[in-house]
Amino acid sequence: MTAPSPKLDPLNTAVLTIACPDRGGIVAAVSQFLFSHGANIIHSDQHSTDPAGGTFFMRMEFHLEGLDLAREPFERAFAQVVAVPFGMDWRLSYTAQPKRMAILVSRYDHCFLDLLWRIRRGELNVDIPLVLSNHEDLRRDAEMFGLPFHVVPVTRENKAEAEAEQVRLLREAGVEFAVLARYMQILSGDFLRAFARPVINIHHSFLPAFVGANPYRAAFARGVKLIGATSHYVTEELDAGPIIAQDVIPVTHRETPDTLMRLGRDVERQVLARAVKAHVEDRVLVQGNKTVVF
Ligand SMILES: Nc1nc2c(c(=O)[nH]1)N[C@@H](CN(C=O)c1ccc(C(=O)N[C@@H](CCC(=O)O)C(=O)O)cc1)CN2
Repeated sequence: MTAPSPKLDPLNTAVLTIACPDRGGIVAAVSQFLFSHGANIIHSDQHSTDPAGGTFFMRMEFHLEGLDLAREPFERAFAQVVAVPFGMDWRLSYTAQPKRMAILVSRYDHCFLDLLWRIRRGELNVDIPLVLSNHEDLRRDAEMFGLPFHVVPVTRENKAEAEAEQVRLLREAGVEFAVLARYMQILSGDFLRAFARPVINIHHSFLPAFVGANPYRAAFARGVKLIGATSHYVTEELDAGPIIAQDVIPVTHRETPDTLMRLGRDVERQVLARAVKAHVEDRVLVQGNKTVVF
């Protein structure tokens, strides 16, 4: 009669993500290394863009209970034994450390409140050190959830100074990534380079259709039979970053731009939440302007 395995804490896991030139033996080398150090693998996903010489992507989640090394020596050993020989770009994240996520908002509340509700329900393993906005409208909502709310007004004239203040607040708070929850200002390249961390946006159309600020009006004018939403990483080029999640819903000739906006709100919320969850769980790997989402 074997003793039952000790109850494993679902929060005591780590996620290893890897990208490297494809070749034989990668999965064997990684799993052998983890096994040899007492790690109990619970999820493993991999994708090769071209087994004949493309890029190999992998995501492995494992329990830490049986690990024979502390984190730093474990990571050093992995680098020496596996990562360097295989030329890996890799990252280890620990489920017990919630990612620090900032939310940027303007006046729309649906994506913002949806994220806060999901965090309250325990669906997203994040901490929110601050909310940034260019308007006062959502202050009470943020404070109802006990979140610091900073307003930095943005105009064409003060954009550089405003963005510098935004970056200062984000860096000071140790933010690891930011989410634009219908934040309606275009982030400059200077902002993105200074913040130098992932920014996730929700665009209210099924990209690449209808980029820009008013996609529902453009969709109405085009007479579309589907509207959608796209969540993507933000790049300097507007609405052109690597896509993380998308979805669509059917519409008919009876809709108006306003009813399209109302119908669109539900799909925007769901797509953004799906994208944020994938990012938080280290399921998204980026290659160029595309993603692999495990
Ligand atoms: N560098 C980027 N910044 C932003 C992106 C992006 O992809 N790259 N996405 C936008 C969100 N967005 C569409 O989804 C969007 C928001 C705002 C505008 C726009 O033209 N804004 C005007 C000001 C409008 C206002 O003051 O109400 C502007 O910035 O001049 C276009 C698209 C978020 N940022």
